[in-house]
Amino acid sequence: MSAFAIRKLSFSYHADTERPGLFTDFSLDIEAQRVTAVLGPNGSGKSTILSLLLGYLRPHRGSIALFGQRLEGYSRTELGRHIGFVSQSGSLPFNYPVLEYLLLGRASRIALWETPTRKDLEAVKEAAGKAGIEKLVKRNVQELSAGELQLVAIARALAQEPKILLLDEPTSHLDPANALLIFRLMRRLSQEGLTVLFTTHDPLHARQAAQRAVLLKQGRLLFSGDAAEGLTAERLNTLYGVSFQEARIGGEAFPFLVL
Ligand SMILES: Nc1ncnc2c1ncn2[C@@H]1O[C@H](COP(=O)(O)OP(=O)(O)OP(=O)(O)O)[C@@H](O)[C@H]1O
Repeated sequence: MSAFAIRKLSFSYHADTERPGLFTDFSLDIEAQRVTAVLGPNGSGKSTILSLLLGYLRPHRGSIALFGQRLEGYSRTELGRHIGFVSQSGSLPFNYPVLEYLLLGRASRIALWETPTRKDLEAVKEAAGKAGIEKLVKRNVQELSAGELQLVAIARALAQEPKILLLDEPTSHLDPANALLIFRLMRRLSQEGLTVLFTTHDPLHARQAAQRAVLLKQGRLLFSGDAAEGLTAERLNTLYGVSFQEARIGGEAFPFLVL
């Protein structure tokens, strides 16, 4: 079953000019309850796809369905309950305490002027535990390192209790141990029924963490399917125009960049 079904989508940031659009007649299915990695060179359209799936950007032609219903049919609050989003990390404008920042993840479940309930606080605590940031909850967000902030942002999205988790380069600032924690978490969440979609520049991370892979080149789909099938040295050579080789570990092939 598809969590997202993109059909014949066209999108351009420059619709009012003659410049060719980023996506033309683009179709893609994101399988539910799986971890999918989206890869492609800089500027190939990965973040734009996430913005389209979140409803932040609208297709100029074609459609996007979420669990079989067109995205426009969902209210902002409904989308907030369905989809958790972790953007590429950046600095935050306010110096929230981490606990309050995590509670922002509950925004679509707390009515205006209501205070968080015990259930909200429990969801935040559980999310902090999953992302391994319990020791950070008393700190302020502007005091955190880039990697700590990335883990906190993941916890905030989990506190939302979404059905789908979209993550834009979620491990770009993480050390190997924390990256592994997030990969394992993504796998476990998919086993628990969540659909996880993340972008990455690291084919090895994609191969290790994801069951499915989507390869994008200049807004075109080079591959969509099983990660082990898609992330071959040959395809990655075509995708990035540099040389990859495969190393066999435990009977499986993993792609490595050749210097
Ligand atoms: N707000 C915008 N206005 C105009 N053009 C944009 C805008 N955002 C992105 N683009 C362009 O759209 C294309 C796709 O950008 P996008 O950010 O989706 O790529 P990406 O694959 O996520 O790149 P990266 O790996 O560098 O993060 C790029 O050519 C980019 O310059």
